Amino acid sequence: MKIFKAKDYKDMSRKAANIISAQIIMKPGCVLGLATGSSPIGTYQQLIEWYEKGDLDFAEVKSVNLDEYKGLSRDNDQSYYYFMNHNLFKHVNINLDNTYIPDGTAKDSAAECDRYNKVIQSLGGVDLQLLGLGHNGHIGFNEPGQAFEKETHLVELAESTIEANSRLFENPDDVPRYAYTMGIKNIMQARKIVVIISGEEKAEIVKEAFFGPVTPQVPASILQMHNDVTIICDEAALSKVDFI
Ligand SMILES: O=P(O)(O)OC[C@H]1O[C@](O)(CO)[C@@H](O)[C@@H]1O
Repeated sequence: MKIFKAKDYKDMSRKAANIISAQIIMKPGCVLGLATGSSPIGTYQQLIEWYEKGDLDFAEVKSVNLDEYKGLSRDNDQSYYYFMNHNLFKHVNINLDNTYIPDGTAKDSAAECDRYNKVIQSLGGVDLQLLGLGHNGHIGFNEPGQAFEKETHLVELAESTIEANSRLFENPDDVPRYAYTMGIKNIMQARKIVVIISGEEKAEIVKEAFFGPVTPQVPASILQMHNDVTIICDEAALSKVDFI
């Protein structure tokens, strides 16, 4: 596990974008595991900037997203499909046929989870997985207490997650209660993992997840067992860890 201290959100985003760029340059047809939320927006903006300058080419890149709210369609502006399109895909030359996100409108949840696992397999697995960290230690939407060995599944969101994400919805009651998420097993099978974390409100969970015991109560703690994890925190997110 490598931990880098970034000055601030912008510096964190730049460092993460550099690692993703290197991945695309080294393997133009790589499979990127992508995340949503506030954490990766700056990283995507940096990638777009480098693409616009002609320094990056997404023509052969494939992507699989971590998660999607159950019940939201692609054109709902709170869906993660909409987020990815708005924050990255429509700004670069990625082929949308090579981008994958769970289908929030699927009628049969079990079949959708099975389909999504097969998508990941058919792509040959994820080369680089980008992750944010939830306030309660979730990665993707793997909430505290769930088994580490799960693959893509439907999850009932924790109250704290619903509350944290309600900032993005007009009405807190609109936040979906269920979501599809890649499981910890899928995440741990990625060949390389980059975690980006910003802000003082994440400082406590950073300490617990990466310097505490490995436990399903703190899903991100399992990342300590992966052999290629890079964690990029800004100074505020690292403020409770005094030895870095
Ligand atoms: O980056 P944020 O908005 O703090 O969210 C943390 C994590 O929680 C989620 O929103 C739930 O999947 C992730 O997309 C994100 O990485």
